[in-house]
This record gives sequence, structure tokens and C-alpha cells, in this order.
Amino acid sequence: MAPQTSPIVQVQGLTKTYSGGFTALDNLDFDAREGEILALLGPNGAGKTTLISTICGITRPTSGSVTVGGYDIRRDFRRARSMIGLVPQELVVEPFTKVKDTVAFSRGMFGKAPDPAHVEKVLKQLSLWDKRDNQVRELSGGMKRRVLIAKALAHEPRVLFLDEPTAGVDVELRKGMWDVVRELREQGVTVILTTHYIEEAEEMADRISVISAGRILLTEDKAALMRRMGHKELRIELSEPIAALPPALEGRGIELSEDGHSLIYSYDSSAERTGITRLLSALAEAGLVMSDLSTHQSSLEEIFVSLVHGPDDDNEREAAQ
Ligand SMILES: Nc1ncnc2c1ncn2[C@@H]1O[C@H](COP(=O)(O)OP(=O)(O)OP(=O)(O)O)[C@@H](O)[C@H]1O
Repeated sequence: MAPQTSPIVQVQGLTKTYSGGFTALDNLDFDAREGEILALLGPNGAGKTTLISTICGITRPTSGSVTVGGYDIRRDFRRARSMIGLVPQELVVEPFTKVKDTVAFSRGMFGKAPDPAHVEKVLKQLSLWDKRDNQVRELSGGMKRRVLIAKALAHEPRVLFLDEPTAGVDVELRKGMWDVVRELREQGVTVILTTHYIEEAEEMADRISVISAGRILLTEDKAALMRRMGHKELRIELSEPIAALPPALEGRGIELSEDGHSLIYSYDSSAERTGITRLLSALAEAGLVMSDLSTHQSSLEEIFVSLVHGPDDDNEREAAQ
């Protein structure tokens, strides 16, 4: 029996120093819950691939521990590894093998008995059933990527790692992949994905982990993160431009745009009082007439940039604009 632990993937105090002396993971803690989609976000070189390879037992950690489904990846490698499906970043395929054979072969690699019905299910789910008798080299790049996902799912893993699953994949196909990932979650598979398309994480993830310089900066529910760190901006277009903010509007966190045509008010959308009603009355009292109103909610991308680079960088960026 597998020892029961609540996070299906648990990483504690993980450090990886490569032989050249570079520390890619620095005493890192991380966990993934059963049946969630977790997006691992970080700038280039942050350590995402190193973390995934270490969890999968491909890269040897310098120190720390990794368990998958309660099994230690080093002490109990075969059992831990059989719970994992890994879709690597690079397209590594056997060009002359038929699609259905390469998928069936992957299942066999984990010592599982042949199960043509499972292979059929996976190929259909990934819209590859029509191509089952084609050699892999005859497929497009997007199809080859889906073959890699099919191979990773062939042995019915409980955790699927997708390292940049949609890099270089067109928008339509990317959305198709998102549907597949959601379906997998419905089936109880935990999906951990890395992506540079932050809108992908915003669209799909239940939780977000941000990694930078070999450390996890935070792991949080996406919705909570966006509520906590995001802010909303109200933009009021004035029918006539003004040269300066009327005194009655000063000190309320309102800014006047350079051309004098709009007022910009930042507020916390989750707060009980946003201050908007008072602002609008003050506007009327000051004799200002508005011609339009719009709001803007900060995106996960903006939150990510401020987390990784810090708020000072953000100010510099805004000042440069
Ligand atoms: N085999 C290796 N030997 C030495 N250094 C390595 C090795 N593999 C990775 N690194 C270094 O470790 C750091 C983390 O690399 P890693 O590939 O894990 O980053 P990543 O977050 O996946 O980046 P990307 O988003 O660019 O894929 C980088 O500075 C990289 O140069």
C-alpha cells in the first residue's frame, strides 16, 4: 500500500548544484495537490526544468527530498516514477514508428500489461486516432507534441508534467490542448505545467507557483493571488480637458493624465468600500463633466512581473513609458 500523504507531489529543502558549481535549486519547497492544475511560472533559467527533472528522478538532487504519491523518488524510484507522466520540452520522437505502437511501447516501458482500449482512448482524446497507423515522421509539429502527451499518458500516470506544452503551437491548437488538460483534471490527474504564455496559466491553472533564481517565491490559488495582488483602475474621460486636479479631488489617489483629458483612480476591487461613489460625487461638485468611464483589472502577467522583478522595476518600467 502506498503511504497516504495529502500532497501528491512533495518537495522539501531541494537543492541542486550542477557539477560546474552553479546552484539551480536553492533549498526549495514545493507541493502539488491531487487533481489540480498547477502552473509553474518563472523567467528563463529560474530552475523550472531542473525542478521537474529532479522530481522525475532524471536529475540527481544535491540535497533534499521528493515524494510522489508518498514514494521517495530515489529510494523507491520505480514506484514513484510509474505515477508520473512527463512531456519534455524538446520534441523527441521515434520517426519511423507508427503512432499507436510508440504509445503502446511507452506503456510497456513501465511494466504495464498491453491495453489497446486505453491506448485507443488516449489517442482519441488527443485527436490522433485517425493518425494511429501513420509513422510519427509523417505528422505535423503540433501532432508530434500531442503524440508525446499520449506517450506520457500511456501508463495511466497520476501526475502529468508538461514542460512548455504549447511552445510554438498555434492559437487554435493551444486551446485544444487546454481542453485536453482540463479533461485530464476531470479524470483526477494532477497536471503541473510550465509555460511562458502567462495567459495560459491565467486561463487554466487552479494554483500558481512562481519560481525565481532556484527558489519558490510563492504558491497560491490563482483567484486569491489575483485578488490579493491585483488592483483595478478606473479611468474617467472628461468632456473638457483640465490643467490641474481641482483641490477637492486632491489626496484621494487620483491622477490626472498628461493631456488633462482623463482621471485615473486605482483601487482595491475586493475592498468593502472602493471610494468610487464618493469620487463621482466629488467630481460633480467640482463641476467636472465626464464623457466616458472604463475599468482595467491587472492581469496575472502584471502580477508576475512585479513579483519577479519587484515593484521598483515596475515603477521604472512605467516611468519609461
Ligand atoms: N546540466 C547543467 N549543467 C549546468 N548548469 C545547468 C544545467 N542545466 C541547467 N543549468 C543551469 O541551471 C539554471 C536553471 O536552468 P533550467 O533549465 O532549470 O531553467 P528553466 O527555468 O527551465 O529555464 P527556461 O525557462 O529557459 O526553460 C540555468 O542557469 C541553467 O543554465
